[in-house]
Amino acid sequence: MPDAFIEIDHVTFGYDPSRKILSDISLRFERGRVTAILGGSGCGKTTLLRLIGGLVGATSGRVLFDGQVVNARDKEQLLQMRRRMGMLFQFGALFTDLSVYDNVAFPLREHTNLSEPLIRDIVLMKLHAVGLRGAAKLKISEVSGGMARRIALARSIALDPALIMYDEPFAGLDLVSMGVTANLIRKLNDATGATSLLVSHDVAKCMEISDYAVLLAPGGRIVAQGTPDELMSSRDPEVRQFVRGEPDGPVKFHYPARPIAEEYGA
Ligand SMILES: Nc1ncnc2c1ncn2[C@@H]1O[C@H](COP(=O)(O)OP(=O)(O)OP(=O)(O)O)[C@@H](O)[C@H]1O
Repeated sequence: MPDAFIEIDHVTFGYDPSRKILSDISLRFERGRVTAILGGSGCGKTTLLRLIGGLVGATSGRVLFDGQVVNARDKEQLLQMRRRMGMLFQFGALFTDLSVYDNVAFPLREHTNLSEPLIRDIVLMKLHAVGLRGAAKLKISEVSGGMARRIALARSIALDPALIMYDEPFAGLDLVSMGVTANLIRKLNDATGATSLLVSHDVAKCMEISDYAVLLAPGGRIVAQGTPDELMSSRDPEVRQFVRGEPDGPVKFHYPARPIAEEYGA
């Protein structure tokens, strides 16, 4: 059995007890891999990342992080674990009144007792990794959307996380910035020996940089999982519809409705 860094073991979860978002799902995310979590809107991709980060707790089942059960109620344990996680969440805001440098230094100042000269070396190294060492002195209000994403990336790897979770890292980026960000995700994973989870609607970009992909459907049902090649060549109509972006297939374009003739009283 391959070495799972994250294990989702028969997890059920709903924000509201009457509506399950994830229902008895089991998944393993292997160490050192980039895994893409794909699926239509609202099928629970972000929720899965939130469960792994302990931001919400499973109703039943277990989430294991490096062999340890994530317990959303144990604040001390969560703090320890989160130091080993980098989370780049949707709309993960940078501090607009701080410089690029101070944004990346923030987690180091907050979570470590490192001296300022050491923090300086780390910040410059992280900014160098995302190609923005030269932008250290700029204010966030002076940088473009693509640069802001890379700064957030530098900040999320400041503490050398063992797990990096990305939620919609490509949203709102132009094609060039998207390519740069995608390459960085892959490069950072490999250079740091981290494990990466990537939630995105951009199937093509995800397939390019991931080692493995999981496709979810509403209710958190796992439709398919495998290497990008396996998913792209799948004959399952649901998988094909999703990875090829076909407008109609097992997932219908039309929300269920009465026949149109009936609607107009014909
Ligand atoms: N804090 C919350 N409280 C209540 N319901 C929520 C909360 N966050 C998300 N939901 C609901 O849970 C479901 C799954 O949301 P989630 O954000 O995990 O889906 P997703 O697959 O990441 O969607 P998207 O691709 O649109 O970001 C949605 O129906 C959403 O409305």
